[in-house]
Amino acid sequence: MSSPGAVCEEGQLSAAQADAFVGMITAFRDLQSTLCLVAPPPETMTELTGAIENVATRLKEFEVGEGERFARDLGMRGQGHPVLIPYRVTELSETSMLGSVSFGLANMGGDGTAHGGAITMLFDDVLGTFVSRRGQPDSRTAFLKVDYRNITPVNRELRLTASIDRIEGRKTFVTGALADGDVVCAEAEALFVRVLPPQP
Ligand SMILES: CCCCCCCC(=O)SCCNC(=O)CCNC(=O)[C@H](O)C(C)(C)COP(=O)(O)OP(=O)(O)OC[C@H]1O[C@@H](n2cnc3c(N)ncnc32)[C@H](O)[C@@H]1OP(=O)(O)O
Repeated sequence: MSSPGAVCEEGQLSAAQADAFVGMITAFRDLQSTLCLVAPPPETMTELTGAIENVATRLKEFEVGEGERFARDLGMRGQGHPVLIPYRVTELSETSMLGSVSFGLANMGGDGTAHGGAITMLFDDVLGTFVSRRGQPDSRTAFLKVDYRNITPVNRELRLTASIDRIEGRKTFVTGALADGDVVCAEAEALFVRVLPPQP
């Protein structure tokens, strides 16, 4: 599980806000993973559904506009968003990035391996964030191709790499890879295009 202290680099939130928010997201992720493991009786599920609904109702008191939402903060690297996969960046240059990631039980497809859609979502987020920082801000994914080379285990620290291969006008071409030791799990190739006003 991610350490709350590892986030908020380059983000807009204070350390206290980030720690508290990531703490809440971490508890939510634990709930998602636990849901994947259990087989409770109906009355228990009904009782717990009410408890979960109460949490959502309480949080709705704090709804804000898009630019003010903590889950959108760029410094959080997936850790501040309930659905994105949290990852850690360990080395960052102008054109390359090295990091690590561990898929949780909530990202599992079957047989202890990560869901292919979760892997694609990770690449979109990692490569998109990398492009926005080191390539061109305000870019969108035009295409994202993923090759699943080997199974991707869950609950295991994996190596994550990304590089900007070239920039042509508004276009940034990037590649990424996910590896378990020497075994390449998946590779990605993507194009991000910088949007022009008044494009949304
Ligand atoms: C910080 C946030 C981190 C999270 C990152 C998450 C990123 C995302 O998930 S974004 C959501 C998913 N993506 C989208 O919704 C994008 C939807 N598509 C669009 O908005 C537009 O099609 C967009 C912006 C990609 C391109 O449209 P537009 O601005 O009209 O560009 P357009 O003039 O057609 O093309 C520009 C260039 O890109 C090329 N291009 C565009 N799409 C493609 C494509 N799919 N394949 C290859 N080349 C393409 C064009 O050929 C053109 O090349 P050139 O300049 O050499 O002639």
